[in-house]
Amino acid sequence: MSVNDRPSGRPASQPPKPYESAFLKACRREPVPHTPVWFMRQAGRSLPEYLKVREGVAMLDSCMRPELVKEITLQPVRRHKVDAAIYFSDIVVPLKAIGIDLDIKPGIGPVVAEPIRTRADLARLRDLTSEDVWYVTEAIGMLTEELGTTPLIGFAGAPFTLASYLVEGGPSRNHEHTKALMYGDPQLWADLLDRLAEITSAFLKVQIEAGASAVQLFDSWVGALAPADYRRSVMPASAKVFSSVASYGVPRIHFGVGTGELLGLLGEAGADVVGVDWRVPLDEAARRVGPGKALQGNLDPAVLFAGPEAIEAKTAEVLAAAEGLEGHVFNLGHGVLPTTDPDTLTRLVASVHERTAR
Ligand SMILES: O=C(O)CCc1c2[nH]c(c1CC(=O)O)Cc1[nH]c(c(CC(=O)O)c1CCC(=O)O)Cc1[nH]c(c(CC(=O)O)c1CCC(=O)O)Cc1[nH]c(c(CCC(=O)O)c1CC(=O)O)C2
Repeated sequence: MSVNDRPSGRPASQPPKPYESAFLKACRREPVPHTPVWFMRQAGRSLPEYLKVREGVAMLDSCMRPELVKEITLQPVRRHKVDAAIYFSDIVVPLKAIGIDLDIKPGIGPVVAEPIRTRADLARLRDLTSEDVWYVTEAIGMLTEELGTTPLIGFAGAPFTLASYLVEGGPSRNHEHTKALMYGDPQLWADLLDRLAEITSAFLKVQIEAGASAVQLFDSWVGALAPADYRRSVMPASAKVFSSVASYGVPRIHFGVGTGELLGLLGEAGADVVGVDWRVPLDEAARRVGPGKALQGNLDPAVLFAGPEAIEAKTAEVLAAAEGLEGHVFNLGHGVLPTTDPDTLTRLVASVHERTAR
C-alpha cells in the first residue's frame, strides 16, 4: 500500500484530541486562553535527561527506535510544560530511509558519502513508502496516546535545504555547488527539487496519518537566496509539498533562517503559519506576510544567555510586537542552542503564559 492510499482513521480506542489546544487555536487564528509556546530543538542536547538516554546511541540510530523517540519527544513537554511536542527526528531521516548513504557526525552535522550532482545521481532518490519509516508510525502512535490533548508537530526539511545537504555533501556556508546547479542547469535542478518534494510530501503524510496534528517545513538555508530566485527555482517545489497535505486540514508551518526578504513568499507557498527568525520584529513580519496567516517566533536563542532581566525584557518586546497579530505561536527565532540552561526555558514558558493569560 502506498502512502497516498493509506486510510487516515485512528484505532478504535481514540486518544483525547488536541483540537481545542491553545497551539492549534493560535495556528487557526482563533482566540486563545494564553499565547502558546514551543521551541525548535526543545528536545536534545540542552537537556541532561536527553544526554543520558542518548549515551552510546548514534543520532540516526536513535531516530529509528520508537521507544527512545517517544521518551526524547516527551522530555521537554514534561520539564518545560510547552504547549506542543515536536517529533524527535532530523531533517535527513527520510533520505537515509530511502537508502542514501549519509551519517550525522557529532560536531559537524549531516554528511553525505556521495553527493548528488548529475542527472544519473537523481535515480538514487527513489520514492519513500510508509514501510521505509515504520518506526515513525509506531512512535507517533505511542506518542499521541501519551500526549493526550497536547499536540504533536511533525516536520520535514524543505526541498531546497535537503538539496543543499545532498549537493554539497554536508553543511555549507556559501552553498556554492547547490547554487551552481540551480543557476547552471535549471532543468536538472527543477527535477531534483521535484523529486525531493515527492519524498518530503510522503514523509509528512506518514506523520499526519499516524497522528501528528500540525507540520513544520524547515527551509533552514533558503535565506541564502534572493526573492526572484526563490520564486523561480524553489517555491514550486515547496508549494507542491504544502498542497499535497492540504486536504488533511492540519496547520502547516513554514520556517527558514535569514528569510526577512522572503517572508511574503514563504506564506504564499502555502503555509498557514509563517515562522520568523529574530531579525524582523513580528509586527513588521505581519506586514510582509499579509493577512490570513498566523506567525511563529521570534526570540533570539542567544538572548537566553543574557540573564533573567534581559530575557524578560526581550520576551516583553516580542509579545508587544505580536499584540495585534491574527494568531501568534511563541518560539525562538531558531533552535535552542545546545549549551542553553534548561531552567531558562522552563521560566520562559511560564513567563509567556503569565504575561498573555486572558
Ligand atoms: O549546521 C549544520 O548544517 C548541521 C546542523 C544539524 C542538522 N542535524 C543535526 C545537526 C548537527 C547539530 O545540530 O550539531 C543533528 C541533530 N539533529 C537533532 C539533534 C538533537 C539536538 O539538536 O540536540 C542533533 C544533534 C545530534 C546529537 O545529539 O549529537 C534533532 C533535530 N533536528 C531538527 C529538529 C527539529 C527542530 O528543530 O525542532 C530536531 C528535533 C528536535 C526536537 O525534537 O526538539 C531539524 C534540523 N536538523 C538540521 C537542520 C538544518 C539546519 C540547522 O540545524 O540549523 C534542521 C532544521 C533547523 O534546525 O533549522 C540539520
